[in-house]
Amino acid sequence: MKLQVAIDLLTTEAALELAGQVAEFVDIIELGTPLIKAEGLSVITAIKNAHPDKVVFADLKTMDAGELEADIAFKAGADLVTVLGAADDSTIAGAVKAAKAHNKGVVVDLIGIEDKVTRAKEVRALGAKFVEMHAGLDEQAKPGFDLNGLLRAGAEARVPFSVAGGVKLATIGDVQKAGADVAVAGGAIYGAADPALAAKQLRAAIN
Ligand SMILES: O=C(CO)[C@H](O)[C@H](O)COP(=O)(O)O
Repeated sequence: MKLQVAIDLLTTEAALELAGQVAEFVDIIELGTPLIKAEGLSVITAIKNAHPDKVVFADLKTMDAGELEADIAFKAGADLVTVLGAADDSTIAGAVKAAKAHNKGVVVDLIGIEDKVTRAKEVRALGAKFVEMHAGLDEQAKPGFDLNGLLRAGAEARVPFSVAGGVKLATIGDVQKAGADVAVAGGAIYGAADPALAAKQLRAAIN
C-alpha cells in the first residue's frame, strides 16, 4: 500500500517545507484543495520541481469542465488530479481524456456520495485510475464518525481505491487490511509536532 501525504496548508512556502520534511517517507504528495485555491496552479509546479521523483496529486475536486481543469493542472506538473464522483459522467470522461493526452491519471473523489460502491464501479468504467473513499474534514468532525463505512465500501467495490478521512497511526493498519491501494494522511502528518516522525511512523506501520 502506498502512503499519500495531503498538504492542507495555505502557502507554497509552507507546502515546500512540509514536503521536504516528509518526502522520503511518502509515495504521493497531495496539494490540498485550499492550498491550490490560495496559491493557484503555481504551487503544483513548485512541488513537482522540488520533488520530480514523487507522484504529485492535485486535489482539484473538479465538478465541471473536466477536460479543461485537468489539462491545466497536468500542464502545471500534476501526475494525478481529482474529479468529484458527484460530477456528470461527461465531466469525468473529459478529465480522463486529458489524462490520456498527458499520460497521467484521474482519481475520482467519492466525498458526499451515498452509494460509494455503485459509483466507484461506474467511474472506474469511465477510466478513473482509482477512487478515493473519502470523508472530508467537516464529515470527520461530526460526532460518532469512524472510518469503517469507507473501509467496507472500498472492500466491496472491488476497484482500486484510496482511503482519506483522518487516517492516523491507530487506523492505518485497518486501511491496509481493507485492501486499499493508497492511505491518505493529512492532519496526522501536517498537524503533528514532528511531521517527519509522524510520516516515518505511518510508513513503518504499513511496511
Ligand atoms: O481532501 C481533504 C479534505 O477534503 C483532505 O486532504 C483529506 O481528507 C486528507 O486529510 P485528513 O487526513 O486530515 O482527513
